[in-house]
Amino acid sequence: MLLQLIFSAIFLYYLQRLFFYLKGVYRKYIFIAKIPGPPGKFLLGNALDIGDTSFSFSAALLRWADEERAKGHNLMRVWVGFRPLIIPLNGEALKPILDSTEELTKGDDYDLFIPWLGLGLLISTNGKWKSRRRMLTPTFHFAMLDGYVEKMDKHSKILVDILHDKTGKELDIYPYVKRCALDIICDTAMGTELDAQHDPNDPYVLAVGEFNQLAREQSFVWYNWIPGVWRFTKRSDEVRVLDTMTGFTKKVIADRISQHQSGELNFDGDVKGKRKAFLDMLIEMREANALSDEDIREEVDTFMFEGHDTTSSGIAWILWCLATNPEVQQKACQEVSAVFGDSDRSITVEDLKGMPYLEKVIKETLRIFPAVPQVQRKVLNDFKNGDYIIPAGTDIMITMLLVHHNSKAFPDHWKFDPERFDVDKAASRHAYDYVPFSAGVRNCIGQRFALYEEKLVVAWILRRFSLHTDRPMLSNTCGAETVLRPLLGVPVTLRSR
Ligand code: HEM
Repeated sequence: MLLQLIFSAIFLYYLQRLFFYLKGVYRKYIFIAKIPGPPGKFLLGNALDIGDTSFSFSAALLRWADEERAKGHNLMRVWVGFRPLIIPLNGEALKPILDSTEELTKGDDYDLFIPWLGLGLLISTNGKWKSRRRMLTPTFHFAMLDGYVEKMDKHSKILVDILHDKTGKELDIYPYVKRCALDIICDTAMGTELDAQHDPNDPYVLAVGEFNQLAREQSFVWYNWIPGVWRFTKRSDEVRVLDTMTGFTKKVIADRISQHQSGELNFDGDVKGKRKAFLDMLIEMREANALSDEDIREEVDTFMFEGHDTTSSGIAWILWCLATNPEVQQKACQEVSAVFGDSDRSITVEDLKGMPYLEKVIKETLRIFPAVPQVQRKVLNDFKNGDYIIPAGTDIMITMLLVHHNSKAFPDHWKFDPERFDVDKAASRHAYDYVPFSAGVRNCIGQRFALYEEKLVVAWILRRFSLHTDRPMLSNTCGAETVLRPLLGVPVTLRSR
């Protein structure tokens, strides 16, 4: 009898939990069903149209966004199986989301990066994020950028010297740019010369490439979503790659700390001709007990990750747009020649504050092909957006790729037209119609660094080479992964100037 009572109580308890769970699901479904979006299939939602590559995913999203905007909608809903994604389609719908500081947190997809980046600036939330952001903002101050630019210049010169032997035949320039960006971030973030450009088989360089490949498989290959599959098939590779990456940064940090302690490195007034790296500032914060060794590791790895994949995708797309738009390339090249002539001198911060046409080329590239194509937020409390309620627990996918292809803000939106960024034209758009670096409190802390790096590397390439291809710009379709990937890479022929 007692046993019967216990079983009945347990049964009722679970029945009640199931009831509340289903009630929550039903409530969520009712709100989401009101949000417009492409019709889905039973159980699968829109998964079949999305396909299993980032390229089919991006193509489907772009098509649906055009259809929904044509019906006058600002917000769209897509079902990936049982998982609804809510997607703002223009600046007006995006603004309340990016400006919110209370109702939203980072989405579930960031969890993929926690084993590598820990709860560093990109992933942390609330109080931890606020204090870290305050602490790290000065590391991107103008005075620091001067030192970073010297390092960018050094590694860009190496890039153009390497490319000098590759002229006259088609090559995919993307991997070269990527290794240059990796050398730049390693030197600026950690004060360490990785020299990936001369040693592409360095274990750290290979591990970064392998991690990106694993992240792609985990996100886009559907059977990896089945609980347990990843753990049994790929987890050991992931652990090996993570060990290589974090092992490398831990060693660099430990060496640098001991150099600080022994007095070998002393940056008061830039002694010994050395420039402070990002890591040196973190070590100074450690000395003031503001950061632990693991805190430093998280932030260094966050900057290593955020600071090279993004800029290399950005530069790759700029080079592609220049090669496929020769008249734009010629104008940019004339501007660069007017600044540097035939000299081989270094590029300085002062130079980077100029070259306004090249800047517009960079902005237009980041519009058509945003290097970070999407970010994610999770709704903590029901969130009103226009006429709709986005229920608590739902993921919002902020897709720069879609927002930037809104023909109301950018007529003829697939046309490459740097003049769109003339000051008077930009002023007539909604401020959030163009958000390559996101906006609001959680915008990109490294955006000035990124724009300097992109301008500097591209200026060096234009000083030395012209870029050619017979293919049209849009033959290279884009895949929205962690960064925006060109299907064909960047296949161009370089000719020496
Ligand atoms: C073209 C290059 C870049 C683009 C397009 C870009 C874009 C973005 C975007 C869209 C975000 C918001 C992420 C989110 O909300 O989840 C972000 C955040 C961030 N970016 Fe960048 N980024 C670039 C380069 C860089 C560089 C060079 C660095 C560092 C050196 C950097 C460091 C960061 C960090 C640490 C965050 C997190 C900021 C926070 O949450 O407070 N980024 N970036």
